[in-house]
Amino acid sequence: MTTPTDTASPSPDVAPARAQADEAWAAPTAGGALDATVEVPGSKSLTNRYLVLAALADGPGRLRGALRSRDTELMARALGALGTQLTSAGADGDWDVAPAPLRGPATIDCGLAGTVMRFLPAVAALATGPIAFDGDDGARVRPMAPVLTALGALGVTVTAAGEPGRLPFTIVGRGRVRGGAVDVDASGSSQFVSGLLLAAARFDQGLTVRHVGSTLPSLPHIDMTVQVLRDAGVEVDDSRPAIWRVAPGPIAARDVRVEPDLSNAGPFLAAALVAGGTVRVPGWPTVTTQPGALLPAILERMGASTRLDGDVLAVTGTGVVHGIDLDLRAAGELAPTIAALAALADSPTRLRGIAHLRGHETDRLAALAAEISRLGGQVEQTSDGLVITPRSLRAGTVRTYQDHRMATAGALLGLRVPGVLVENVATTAKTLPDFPGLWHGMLGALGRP
Ligand SMILES: O=C(O)C1=C[C@@H](OP(=O)(O)O)[C@@H](O)[C@H](O)C1
Ligand SMILES: C=C(OP(=O)(O)O)C(=O)O
Repeated sequence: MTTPTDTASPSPDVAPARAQADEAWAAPTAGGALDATVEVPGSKSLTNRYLVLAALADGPGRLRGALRSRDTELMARALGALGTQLTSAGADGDWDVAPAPLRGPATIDCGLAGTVMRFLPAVAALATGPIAFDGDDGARVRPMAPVLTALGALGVTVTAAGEPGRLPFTIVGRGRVRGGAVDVDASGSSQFVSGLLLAAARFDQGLTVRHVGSTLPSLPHIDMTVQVLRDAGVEVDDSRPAIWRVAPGPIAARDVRVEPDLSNAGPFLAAALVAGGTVRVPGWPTVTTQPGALLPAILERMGASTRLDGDVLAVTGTGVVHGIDLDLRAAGELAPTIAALAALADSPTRLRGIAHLRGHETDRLAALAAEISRLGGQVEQTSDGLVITPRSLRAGTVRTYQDHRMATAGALLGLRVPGVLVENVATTAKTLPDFPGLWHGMLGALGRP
């Protein structure tokens, strides 16, 4: 069956998941060692890159096994509002994408999705007409200025509708962007670089982006951008550190299969350390740019043994978790999972290199410190991370701040600590369509309310 993506009216898929006190989810404790296989849906980061490239491509393309979650539905809806035709096909999350001339006027709801708010301004600049961007309340405080300043320097008209350098704003597209070269401070988010590179092949002169900030987070995500561009026939030179050159030229239409989301696999794999036993994730790629590829090595340092059998990653734990001293600069989106594990460990943990998490879905350093402390843990915020000293934890409600990874971190704590409630677990729909179902499925008969 093929159904057109409805771009006209908001659907429950893209509405923010609202917190209500009576909705708190009772995180199940694990009543024994796990023995589970968890099918993790497609990667958010790859799905949203492939969608953007498909909309800018030289013909119709297909995404197979795409993630269908709030962030990716928002991306699809936004591209649809700009004129791209998206149809969903089959039961496997496939999307057929037919590019069309990009045009405004249009309104783009970014929700809380960094990939939508940072990847689409450069695409909007290639459209004709005014494109108004806005998002959730929480999105209005996420950093945007480096992308908007860079576009301004390239001659694109950006009009602030609120505080400059934040959502909401309007891009007045002229149907083309000159391109050339631009400096960007991406110390707040790698997405500032990715968002410029993804559209750059369609700029008249292509684009050279030079990162000028003190630190560069999430380099694997920039490598992912470079890789998907190259896979689509775009010439990218990344031979100099922190400089990327995208040559002007066509973006090839493709039929691609999306890898499972390895970062979303994190809480499930980590559950094996907390509860003991084995959790397997099929579809684990041997070669990938996803930062979640770092998980097996990290989990081993924290006490797991891991094994890749074909494409099935198996993580086995004993229930004993060790603390770790870890620079997570390359993979900040793993931090909530690692922090939850750390709170259950037998020795202290120091997480470094993740100051930019203060601009994620919420200030994740503050949120993790507050919520682990609320359960009786000891967490100190540092200038670029957290120091977590394990303490005996008690029942309580984990607040989630509209942050999907705070909710999955709460679930992980609840595996060990009886009486943990997770506020607004529905917020996990940002990147996982049915987190509670998958979690209960993993536990099976071992899950105790
Ligand atoms: O490009 C991407 O798909 C992402 C880049 C990273 O952003 P930051 O560099 O802001 O951490 C990551 O945390 C986010 O979940 C997804
Ligand atoms: C930081 C994240 O998301 P976003 O793409 O909205 O930045 C995340 O998923 O951890």
